[in-house]
Amino acid sequence: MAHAWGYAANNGPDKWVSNFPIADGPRQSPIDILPGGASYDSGLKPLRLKYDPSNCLEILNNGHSFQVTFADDSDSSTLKEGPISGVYRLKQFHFHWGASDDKGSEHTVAGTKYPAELHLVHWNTKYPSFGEAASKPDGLAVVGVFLKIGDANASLQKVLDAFNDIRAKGKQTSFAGFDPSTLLPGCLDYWTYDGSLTTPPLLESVTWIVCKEPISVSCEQMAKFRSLLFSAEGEPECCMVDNYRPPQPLKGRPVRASFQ
Ligand SMILES: Clc1ccc(Cc2nnn[n-]2)cc1
Ligand SMILES: [Zn+2]
Repeated sequence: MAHAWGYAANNGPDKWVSNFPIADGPRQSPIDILPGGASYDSGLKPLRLKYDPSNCLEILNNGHSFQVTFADDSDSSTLKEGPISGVYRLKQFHFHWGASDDKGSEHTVAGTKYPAELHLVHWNTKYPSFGEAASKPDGLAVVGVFLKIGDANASLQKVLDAFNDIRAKGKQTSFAGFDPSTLLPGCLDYWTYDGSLTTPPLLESVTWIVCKEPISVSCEQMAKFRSLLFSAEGEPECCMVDNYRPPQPLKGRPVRASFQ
């Protein structure tokens, strides 16, 4: 594949295996979550999330999604407990979404697709850096939150209001003082399983924590997501939509539920 990976017919998820053979690996993500197939584990602890808004640095269009990046040089924005051991630091959050409201999430629930999915990416501080952690089987923990069409989301709107400065690939702007816990659902019941990054390099280093309860997003807010571009300034404009990988084979992995 001469050109970089993407989500188009010529470089999308079905093509990634040629440059990233782990795409056919034993613990790939996302998956279709079957609530009836998940086993309740009373040993699973509640998620312990503590985020410091002063760690929020910038917002960036990376050509695949947009991400909000956090200072991760201290334990001030962390994920603890839940299915993990130790302390994981928040590195960034980003989203995946569709061209229309009937698709866009990466994980699905008994085949149901949501219009978008939020990913909060954390790395295990037993390793010296995100880069080191990303290559370890217990290196990363990603909290996934589904977005469902409903009322406008005031917290999400703060993120969308920055989009005019990052419309094209490679654009970034400062983004300070945002508290990502305002993007979490009221109930933090979750499913958890061992998986991978959902974009190349598709590393099998992610403990997935997918919240059962979605957060709301309005149709107008979804239209704002779709106003971003995959393309850089000066290139033919290509709308940033359908930046999601479809569900991958479970290959016998257990999916546990923190709730009954
Ligand atoms: Cl650092 C990084 C690399 C890949 C992705 C893509 C992704 N993997 N799992 N969910 N999203 C997110 C952050
Ligand atoms: Zn993601």
